[in-house]
Amino acid sequence: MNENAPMVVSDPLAAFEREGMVKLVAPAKTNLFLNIGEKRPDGYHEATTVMHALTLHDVLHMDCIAQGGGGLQIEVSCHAREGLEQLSIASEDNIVHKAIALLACKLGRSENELISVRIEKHIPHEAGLGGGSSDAAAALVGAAKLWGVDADAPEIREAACELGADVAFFLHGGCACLTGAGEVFHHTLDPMKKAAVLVKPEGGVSTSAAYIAFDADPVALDAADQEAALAAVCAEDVPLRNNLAAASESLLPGLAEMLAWLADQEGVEGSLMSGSGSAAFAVCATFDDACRIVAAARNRGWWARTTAFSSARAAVIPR
Ligand SMILES: C[C@](O)(CO)[C@H](O)COP(=O)(O)OP(=O)(O)OC[C@H]1O[C@@H](n2ccc(N)nc2=O)[C@H](O)[C@@H]1O
Ligand SMILES: Nc1ncnc2c1ncn2[C@@H]1O[C@H](COP(=O)(O)OP(=O)(O)OP(=O)(O)O)[C@@H](O)[C@H]1O
Repeated sequence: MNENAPMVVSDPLAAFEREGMVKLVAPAKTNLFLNIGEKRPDGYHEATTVMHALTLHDVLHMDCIAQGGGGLQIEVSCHAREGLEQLSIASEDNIVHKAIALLACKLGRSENELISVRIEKHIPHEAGLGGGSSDAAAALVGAAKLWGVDADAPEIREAACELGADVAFFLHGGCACLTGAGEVFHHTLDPMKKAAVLVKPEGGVSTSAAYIAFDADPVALDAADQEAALAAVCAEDVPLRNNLAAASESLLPGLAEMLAWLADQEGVEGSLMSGSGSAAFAVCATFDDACRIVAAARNRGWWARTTAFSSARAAVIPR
């Protein structure tokens, strides 16, 4: 090797990282199976779901800087990548901000410090891909690391369950069947080793609006599908079903057309709306099929990209 050759920095941000900073991966998810049931007295609905992590992910950079006073301060900035629309929300409205504050409270932490977080967004929002929930799970893991708290501390899981129905899944990742409101682990499944496509029309669906539309016109799934999801050992055995799809279709004109188009593409082995939408995924026979479908979807003006099913979870990326 030539010792005089210029050093190649593969990650341009690495040059700006301080010693002690933490970098995290926050994967997207999709729901292979989603069966929404009765509305409970706490306002949440019973749900049985099989979630699968995807290789598509956000990246979080977290730092802890000692301060002279003022207790805990949190600063979150969000940077849209890959042509995504900028998420224009205040730092304190970001679920990452809420996650760090909640964990500090649960741990009884009162140091004077600034937790600074920079989120690189690759996961579209209001897409049913769990971007905010995954960022929140990664922020819990990252704050624990910065504070020297054990990654298995019960406060992390407690905080995840309080932040939202999907957050706990991202602490586990891979493929898992969940019950309760979607936060209670039922069992782990062997992940799927297949290429996939994600497609999203213009516009998103608010999760709470989808649940309200569902209550106005509920859809029931077959008991046999529910049993199959609860018994499935491999992700490939799970019946692709989502009884929230009709509700989301009623909220976003063009969504039903996009779902029908995706199901009809050559090389698609199965497809479904993801969570509460508005994105959908298709399991593809080959990566070439996935690339061709992405190109065709983009020609129609939709956001689209290839991805793969993954066994990842929200986690620190080793330096
Ligand atoms: C559609 C899914 O993404 C499927 O994984 C989840 O069910 C939604 O999970 P999430 O985005 O983490 O949702 P949360 O942030 O906890 O809740 C947003 C809103 O969705 C509704 N909600 C959510 C989950 C659930 N089991 N029942 C509900 O009724 C509630 O009105 C809640 O106020
Ligand atoms: N870090 C974050 N990333 C994305 N959205 C966030 C974040 N923090 C707060 N939000 C708010 O939450 C809303 C929905 O977030 P998110 O992208 O997780 O929803 P979703 O795609 O419907 O996912 P889910 O599958 O969990 O329902 C956004 O429109 C935004 O206002």
